Amino acid sequence: MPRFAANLTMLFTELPMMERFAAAAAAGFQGVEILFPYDIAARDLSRTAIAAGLDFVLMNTPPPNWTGGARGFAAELGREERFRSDFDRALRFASVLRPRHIHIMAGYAQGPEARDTFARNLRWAADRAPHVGLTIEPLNPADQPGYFLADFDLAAELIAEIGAPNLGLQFDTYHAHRITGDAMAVWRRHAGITRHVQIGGVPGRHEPVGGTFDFPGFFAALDRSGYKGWVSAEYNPASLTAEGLGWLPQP
Ligand SMILES: O=C(O)C(=O)[C@@H](O)CO
Ligand SMILES: [Mg+2]
Repeated sequence: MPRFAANLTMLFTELPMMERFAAAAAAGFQGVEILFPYDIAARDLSRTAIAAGLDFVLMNTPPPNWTGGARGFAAELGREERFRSDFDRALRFASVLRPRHIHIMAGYAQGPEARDTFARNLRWAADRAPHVGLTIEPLNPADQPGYFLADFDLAAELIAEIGAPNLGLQFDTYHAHRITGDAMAVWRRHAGITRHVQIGGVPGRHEPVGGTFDFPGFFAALDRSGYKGWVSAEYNPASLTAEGLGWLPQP
């Protein structure tokens, strides 16, 4: 069975952020991720994760917080300086939090110039932080209109083209389903380059149960594929988080 992490930006939001760690550990998660941890001192987050016995699995490049700001700038021509200073800020956080991955967010741009800019910035970031795992994640255009990376094949093409050992795919069942209608087919096609998995129910983004996707079958497929990464629960709980955790296999 894979190792499961709780996305504390979306789960346990009934509690203040610092109390979500202990709640996640008590529920049986072994790790946590926070999309934009920049509002809180990295040292405090790190201490709290360690005290709860949790690994810190993933964070995103800025924007500064979940409620405000664009989802990154990496594909935006003319915003290279902003991208680079944001990335360095993420690295400063990461030097304390030690996440397994930093998700580099593409931002809002289209066309060949955006593709070139994204590739250039990814190459720069992979060279700048060769010991940090970096991911890119296609987001569905209904939720993120205009977001550059909305295509798994394009993500795979970029990862192959850049060829950096520390750059891989972030596969999210919810986005894969919304983009293609067949998340399992996306997984089969791109399992080999996937470094981080996020799960959310399809077609809604609630608990990973029922719906049109076989989650237990997917977890078994992850094991068969030799996937060694984390599986993070990234969804909007239908009611209180703890009440919807029947899907979470207990170690
Ligand atoms: O929306 C998602 O899915 C994510 O994983 C976020 O990192 C995007 O902001
Ligand atoms: Mg995701």
